[in-house]
Amino acid sequence: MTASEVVGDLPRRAVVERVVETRLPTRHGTFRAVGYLDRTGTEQVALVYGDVSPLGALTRVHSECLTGDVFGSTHCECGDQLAAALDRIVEEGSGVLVYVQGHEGRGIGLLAKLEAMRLQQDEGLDTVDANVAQGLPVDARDYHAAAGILTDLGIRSVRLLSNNPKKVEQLTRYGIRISEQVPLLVPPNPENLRYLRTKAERMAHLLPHLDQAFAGS
Ligand SMILES: Nc1nc2c(ncn2[C@@H]2O[C@H](COP(=O)(O)OP(=O)(O)OP(=O)(O)O)[C@@H](O)[C@H]2O)c(=O)[nH]1
Ligand SMILES: [Zn+2]
Repeated sequence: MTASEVVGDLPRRAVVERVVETRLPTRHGTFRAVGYLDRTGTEQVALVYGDVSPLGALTRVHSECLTGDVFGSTHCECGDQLAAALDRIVEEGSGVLVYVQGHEGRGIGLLAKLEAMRLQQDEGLDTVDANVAQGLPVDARDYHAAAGILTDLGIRSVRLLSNNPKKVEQLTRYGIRISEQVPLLVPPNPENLRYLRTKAERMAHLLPHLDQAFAGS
């Protein structure tokens, strides 16, 4: 990537192309779905609710997770976070959720994520080492397209619904100012306690609500 392509350094040419917009009624509320193509040719979508402020918009940048978001897997907390984020945005009266395709499995893809889950179940590895054991990065996600979408929507700073400081760093790198990191905590379950503990201990995720759950584990 050349310097002129980095949004945060200089937004000289579009990093995403806005292709389509439509009303999207959901069980959470009625959003505007805005569809994009990013530079890799990947289809992306943002759900926009209400009149979004350019400064301090309540925003969720959600990494795709087929197993959690669609199948309701309890291995991770993605599905619950997705629903909670949409509810929070509707309660707030405005906000945006960018659903990032290409982020599956923290960027390693669906099949490698399934293998990582198998390694956690069968070999006792944690979620970090299960990527490393496959010769893959712990986190391969790129936030260029997500930042480009927010910029296209006229958003300059966000209150980011996330527990992950690295997400804040990455969006900042691409020119999105984070005015506040808003916790997006959902109740843990017996299937994901260890997984969440690893995220807190090895990936610096801010998950203070686990302390109480760990006391009993
Ligand atoms: N490699 C791998 N990816 C996983 C695993 N479990 C969930 N994921 C993926 O992790 C991604 C979500 O990343 P997380 O680290 O859970 O959370 P985050 O999005 O960085 O942080 P928050 O904004 O706080 O939700 C999704 O794309 C999931 O598919 C796993 O065991 N291994
Ligand atoms: Zn998940």
